[in-house]
Amino acid sequence: MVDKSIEKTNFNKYFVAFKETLSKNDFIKFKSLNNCNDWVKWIKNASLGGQFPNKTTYGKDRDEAIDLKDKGNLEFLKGNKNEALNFYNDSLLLYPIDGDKKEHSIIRANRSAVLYELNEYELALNDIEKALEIGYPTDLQYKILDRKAKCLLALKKHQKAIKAFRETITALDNAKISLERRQKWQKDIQIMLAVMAKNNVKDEILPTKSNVSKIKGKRNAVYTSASNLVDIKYNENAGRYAEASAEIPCGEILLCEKAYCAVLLNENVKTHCFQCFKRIIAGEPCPTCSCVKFCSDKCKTTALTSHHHYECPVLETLWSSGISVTCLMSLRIISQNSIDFFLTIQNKLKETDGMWNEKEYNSSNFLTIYQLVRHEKRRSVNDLMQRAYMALFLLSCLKQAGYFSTIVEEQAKEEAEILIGGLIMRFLQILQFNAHEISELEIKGADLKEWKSIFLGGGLYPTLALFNHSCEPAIVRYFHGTDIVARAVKRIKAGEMIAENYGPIFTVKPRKERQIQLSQQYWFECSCIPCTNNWPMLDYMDPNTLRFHCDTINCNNVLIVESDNMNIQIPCRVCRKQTNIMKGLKALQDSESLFRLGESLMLSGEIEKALAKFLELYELLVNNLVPPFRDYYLCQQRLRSCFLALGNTSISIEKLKKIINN
Ligand SMILES: C[S@@+](CC[C@H](N)C(=O)[O-])C[C@H]1O[C@@H](n2cnc3c(N)ncnc32)[C@H](O)[C@@H]1O
Repeated sequence: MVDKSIEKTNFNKYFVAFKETLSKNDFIKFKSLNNCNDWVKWIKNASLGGQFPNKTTYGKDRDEAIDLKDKGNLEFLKGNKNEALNFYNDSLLLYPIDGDKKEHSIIRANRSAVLYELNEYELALNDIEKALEIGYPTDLQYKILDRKAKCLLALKKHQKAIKAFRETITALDNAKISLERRQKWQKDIQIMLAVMAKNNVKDEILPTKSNVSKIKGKRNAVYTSASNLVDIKYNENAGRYAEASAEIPCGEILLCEKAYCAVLLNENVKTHCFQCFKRIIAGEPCPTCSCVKFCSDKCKTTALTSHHHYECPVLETLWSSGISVTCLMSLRIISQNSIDFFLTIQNKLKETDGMWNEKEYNSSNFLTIYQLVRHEKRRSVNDLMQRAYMALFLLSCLKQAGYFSTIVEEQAKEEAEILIGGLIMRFLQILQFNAHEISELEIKGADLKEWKSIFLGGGLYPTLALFNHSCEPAIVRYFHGTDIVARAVKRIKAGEMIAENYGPIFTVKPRKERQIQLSQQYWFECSCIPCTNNWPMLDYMDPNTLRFHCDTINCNNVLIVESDNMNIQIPCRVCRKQTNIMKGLKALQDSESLFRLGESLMLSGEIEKALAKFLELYELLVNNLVPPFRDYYLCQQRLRSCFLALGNTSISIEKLKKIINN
């Protein structure tokens, strides 16, 4: 879960300065209020509307773009393909779309050349089409049409390639090259076409392997992002939480959910799509700002028609204020909906405040996320004031971006601003407890210790936000873009809580630290089994003891056996019967080799096969021994790495295989 609170941001200094202007009476007045709209209204008046730093978002710069293109050309000539690509990418980001089309098309065409060299044929084709669309010079078109044909050939789209070769022959008529060169080029293409005709080449459909995780069985009838193995329950102490409706095997996919909103961290905007978080090789720039790019036209259009047209003019103001991703998410929840939408639902919001209606549950519905837990009654005056002040800042950004521009009448505008300010303040509370980190597995090479999960941005997942924590979590989260997948990392008994992982887990953090973190960040006292029984951390688990089940039915005692023990019959101190551990010992003989096999499969990029081995190992361990024990958690760690490798990764598994095989 995301853990950066407002207090830790640079923005806090403005709040501290504002607080110093307040009298004791002001605090008393603020405390006497009891809803977000009133708190924001009060702060707005007390701060005289709020004076916040305001930066102009970086726009386009033609000269700089041309300079970058030239640098790209130099690198390309030197054979530095990746460097050239970076320059062309930056150049396109900076180039004004209303600038000289010819120059623009040349940057696209040059990028297509480097993409072709990097075997990124689809991306190269996209740049070629765009270069042609925006007016690539007629006398040069033969070059990119020829490249287009070669890309299509590489993609085994032979019929289209033939068409593109023919177009190249025609385009050569306009080429400003010597007659001799033109004729030679045309002849080469004719030969190529003749060979293709002779061999009767047919289009091939290259396999596109979809590795997107899906729920296998039925879905929960209400919480449709979850499997029907998941029940959502409620109790006074723990609030809503997830529970297993039947026994869940380790590895089961329990939830696949779209983010209600997802915000990319600004440090990742150069490398990832601002909308879907996919890694970008050659992005589509925002037409207005030079801050963000997208993996495709589809993502660009979605972002622009949804939220980015409001965020684009104020991105620099937002980023330079240093506010956390949860603050940006509060803004996004507003900016991705129109002011008219909020004006229409405002009465419904008032009527349903605090009411959790399962019948109306819908993870893409604003009314659902509006009801997520926020512990407002337990908040201090300082906390509420800080959030109201932050809401005012975010509100000022929306105003600056023209969010309220459709409202003409002053009084109506004022009321709409307070409505939105109040909602932002509410989400600043909600996201403190409910936001998730969206991550990617950074694969650096063939050393598993170097595989790390890195933070790309924050997301809100309405159903997963209903899961409570245990320091021995039952699930692992991974992502396809911004879609989340939660998968069982242990066998979960029917009726057992399906525990989330809020960060501190018992294998790596001592109980005291976990309890402090959970109570400060999530405001509950953890009473999970590892906390209650003070389970040892992984490093303190004795590798020389085995924890066997007592065989007697209904005796839940654990038999602790030293690894050098010579007895096969182990007496139970509780039921006084003997358990023969021979069968268990025999079964466990294979565990070491299964672990090694799983690791070597992982390192050769065979993730699904590795996962199958670790699941086999998990079953073997859990059928014979009782956690907590070291091998069980080492196996879970590898299961986690396999799950993560099935989601967002810094390099594709195909690339990993190539790195390893070279
Ligand atoms: C993401 S929400 C989980 C769903 C929440 N229980 C609800 O009713 O919406 C996080 C909040 O759930 C509660 N919570 C989570 N884990 C808990 C646990 N193990 N015991 C008690 N409360 C817990 C805390 O109030 C925490 O702030």
